[in-house]
Amino acid sequence: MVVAVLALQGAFLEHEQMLKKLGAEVFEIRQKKDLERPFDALILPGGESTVMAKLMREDGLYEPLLAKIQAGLPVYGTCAGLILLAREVEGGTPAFGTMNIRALRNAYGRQLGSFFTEEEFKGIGTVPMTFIRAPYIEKAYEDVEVLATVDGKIVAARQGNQLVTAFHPELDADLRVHQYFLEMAKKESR
Ligand SMILES: NC(=O)CC[C@H](N)C(=O)O
Repeated sequence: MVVAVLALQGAFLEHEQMLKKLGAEVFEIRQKKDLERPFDALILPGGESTVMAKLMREDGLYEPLLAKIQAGLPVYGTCAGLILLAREVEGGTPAFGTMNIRALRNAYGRQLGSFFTEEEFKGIGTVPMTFIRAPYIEKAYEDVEVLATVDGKIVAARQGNQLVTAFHPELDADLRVHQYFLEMAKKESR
């Protein structure tokens, strides 16, 4: 399994380390020519969604990545990555817009910008959840399966081959969410 990690900005290294621990082959997408290498799955990391969207457009990555996601490439977006995939973004502009969710940016306000909790993740069990100026999913529309909620807010969801979490499993030691993604990608890849 070859996993590409968008490495323009943000917490991409931590994802790479997790994926390698799980035995995946990993490489970084920084410029257009990196897309020449074939890959089975894509990670959109946490960071600043507005900056990532701008850099993707400037570097000619936006269109080809959108086409791949639309064609069914398994993709996992954490935090800013969730915002990049959302069809509607409150407090921001949709980027790929491929997932039928409404994301609320910086949803927890300034006071509670960052926090840690543990909650149930469907099919996995209780997982650690680190939130950093995180969004949550205000609305899940058609074909979206809710995988986790914290205090009634949706923080993880899946639609076909697209997985999103508002929290950062790459910042905790627990590998199970990444494992979940790799298994999902395995099933989706032909
Ligand atoms: N840790 C994160 O990825 C924060 C997301 C950031 N607040 C955004 O709007 O893009």
